[in-house]
Amino acid sequence: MSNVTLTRLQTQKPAGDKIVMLTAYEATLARAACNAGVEMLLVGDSLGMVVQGNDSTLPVTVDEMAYHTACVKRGNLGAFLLSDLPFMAAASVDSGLAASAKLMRAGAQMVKIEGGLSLIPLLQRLAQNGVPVCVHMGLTPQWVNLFGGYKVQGRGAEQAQRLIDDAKALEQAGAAMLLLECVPAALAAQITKAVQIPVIGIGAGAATDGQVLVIHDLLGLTLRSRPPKFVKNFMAGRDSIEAAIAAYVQAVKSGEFPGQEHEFSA
Ligand SMILES: Nc1nc(=O)c2c([nH]1)NC[C@@H]1CN(c3ccc(C(=O)N[C@@H](CCC(=O)O)C(=O)O)cc3)CN21
Ligand SMILES: CC(C)C(=O)C(=O)O
Ligand SMILES: [Mg+2]
Repeated sequence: MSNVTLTRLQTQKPAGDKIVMLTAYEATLARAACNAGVEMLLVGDSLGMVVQGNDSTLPVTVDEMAYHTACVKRGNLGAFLLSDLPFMAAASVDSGLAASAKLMRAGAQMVKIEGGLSLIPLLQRLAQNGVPVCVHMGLTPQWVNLFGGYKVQGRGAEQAQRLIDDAKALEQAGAAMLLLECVPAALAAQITKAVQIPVIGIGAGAATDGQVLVIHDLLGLTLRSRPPKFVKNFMAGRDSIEAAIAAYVQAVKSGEFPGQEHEFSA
């Protein structure tokens, strides 16, 4: 299996030991990430932006996710592999099950799905069939057209309480992990305390059980004029991709990344 075992993921939060996750879309960089100490590889639908050059993740298909998952699987050396269900794949329980089956057959060990309470029926069916699920909450990029941009979520008491309640209910329904994107750091800390399952953060402050970044961001590569606030270029001052990824691993493990300059306030 993997260095990060499902047992560890499901039974306990890591004791002071932050989980380090990084996106991967192909074999060679997946191997570099493993060599640098990354514990979990995410085949993110962000590939629609950084690999395909779209301005959102919406064009990505299940077959494309399965193709990149298979590529990453071949380069993987013991990291825990999870893949995103792309836009609309979870629109019905049946389509969510079919898409998850494709990703798991391609090599994923867990699927990540954007959403909230409405995912519970799908979540339960997946768990009953041996598929661990990570629920991606907060800024869910597949909702960009409803949000009106990539904006911080969970600001204001009502929105914050709803995220806390949803996180607890999703844990209760069988979610194996949560991912919080672009929420105030204090809210992410509250949610992380409120559940037993691991919580991974991106733009969610330092208190979550682990961190994730898009590999291109870590390497200082961007198609946009300005990278998101939560991004740090770990390539700066280093002379290899592997050294940059290793610096990210080290910075997450030591608690040095993310810093206050990378987080959002309520
Ligand atoms: N390269 C890359 N990195 C990512 O982290 C990423 C992708 N692509 N594609 C899919 C989504 C889109 N993401 C994004 C994109 C932009 C912001 C952004 O610019 N956010 C503003 C916050 C605005 C506010 O204050 O509400 C920022 O200043 O960081 C955030 C997440 C995260 N994901
Ligand atoms: C940014 C992470 C969390 C993601 O969902 C992706 O890369 O698609
Ligand atoms: Mg994604």
